[in-house]
Amino acid sequence: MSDLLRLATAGSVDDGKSTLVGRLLYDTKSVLADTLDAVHRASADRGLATPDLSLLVDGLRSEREQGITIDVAYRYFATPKRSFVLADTPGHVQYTRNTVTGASTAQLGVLLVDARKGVVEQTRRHAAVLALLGVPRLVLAVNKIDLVDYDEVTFARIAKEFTAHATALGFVEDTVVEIPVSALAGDNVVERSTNTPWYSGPTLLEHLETVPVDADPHDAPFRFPVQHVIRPRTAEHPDYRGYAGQVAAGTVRVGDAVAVLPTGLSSTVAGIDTADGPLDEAAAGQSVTLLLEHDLDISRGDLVAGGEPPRVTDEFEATVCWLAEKALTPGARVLVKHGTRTVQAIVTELRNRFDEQRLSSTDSPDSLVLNEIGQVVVRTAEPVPVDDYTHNRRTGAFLVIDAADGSTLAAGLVGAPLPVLDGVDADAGGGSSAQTDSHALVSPGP
Ligand SMILES: Nc1nc2c(ncn2[C@@H]2O[C@H](COP(=O)(O)OP(=O)(O)OP(=O)(O)O)[C@@H](O)[C@H]2O)c(=O)[nH]1
Repeated sequence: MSDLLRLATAGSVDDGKSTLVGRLLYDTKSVLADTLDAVHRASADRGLATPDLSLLVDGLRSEREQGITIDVAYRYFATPKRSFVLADTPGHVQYTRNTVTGASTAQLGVLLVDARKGVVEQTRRHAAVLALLGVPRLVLAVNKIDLVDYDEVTFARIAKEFTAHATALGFVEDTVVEIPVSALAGDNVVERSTNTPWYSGPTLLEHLETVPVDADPHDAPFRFPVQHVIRPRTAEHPDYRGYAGQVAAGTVRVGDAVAVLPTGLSSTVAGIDTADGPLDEAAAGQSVTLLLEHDLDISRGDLVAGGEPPRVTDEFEATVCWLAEKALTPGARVLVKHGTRTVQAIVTELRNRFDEQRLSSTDSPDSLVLNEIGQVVVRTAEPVPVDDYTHNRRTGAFLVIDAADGSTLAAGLVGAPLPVLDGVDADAGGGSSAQTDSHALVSPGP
């Protein structure tokens, strides 16, 4: 069993996400004593009888929100069974953008609903975005169960409705779990609750500790976007030339054959340097400097790749999640940021627009507006090495940037990982064709 799980949370404003994350940190004793003292003091100052655990999360968040474009905080906590990296995304208006950013590497998504409201529009949208991003597993935390008097019938109704929606999106049955919780009171978050005797499933933490973890990015082919070329030209090292960057996917060892893209030149890894000394091997997430045997013409933005190489192309299909106030129309001139390379591009075609409420799509729409998801064709001014998102969630993703002001317009996924869902009735839980078509979306990939 893997000892690390990457998870992302999503919920509408006030569903209790901060309280739930705070409760997880608190009950797993992942909070420093001085932070906890501050929370106790602030809660007492506000006249609260119990500590407001959302302060553990929101207290930090307000500082981060100022002037930061894409706002995702990664929190780390651990139990004796497993470590967790939680992408914590605020639930305000820009929810889709934050969800996309936070969830693109997650192995499990925790969606929250308020038990009084049940499955709402944003729940459906979040589930669709998580499916699109290839997040293989979902938990629906039916929160504030205390406010519906721990009612079994209410929980069962919400769970049934959510399962139907998730199934229509292509999630297979045992990858979706619903849990009745009260983040405020602590019911079924870490400790099993005596208030829900009718619930026999795991608590949220028990589930997180035992759920199978699907393919790790370390298993994918090696991908290394070059951030800087290091050429000190000192008397001591007159010939040193290293390529600095972060391993985006896979693993590299000294002696491995690699290709440099888009040029297609090939070489062999002669060394892996770090600030702490040389390594024999480096894996996804590590920042290193690669040394190659041949003196090649490599610059920032190039990709060093091992294994099955990515395709080098100046035109590709993609699914985009549009994140800007101004609409996307065919012919839009934009910048595409992929790895460490930014290129000029045109969105030549809008193929369709996905309606995640009705699980249907519209062909050849005139535009995509804020938070809409659709398939497009992108033509770049120069060839770029791209992986399909379904094969590599890291190197298959890109950002669309406004050429005029540098703001983020969209998150893009190379390939067309959007299910063909036309004709599926969301309430009916989806037809078999939709399940087959979209199944690839939620498979763990290579
Ligand atoms: N009764 C009850 N109240 C809860 C529960 N969970 C959260 N709340 C309350 O609901 C309100 C919203 O909780 P937050 O944790 O701030 O909600 P949020 O979803 O994180 O909101 P944002 O961070 O603003 O997106 C607060 O007043 C919480 O105390 C619960 O399980 N039961």
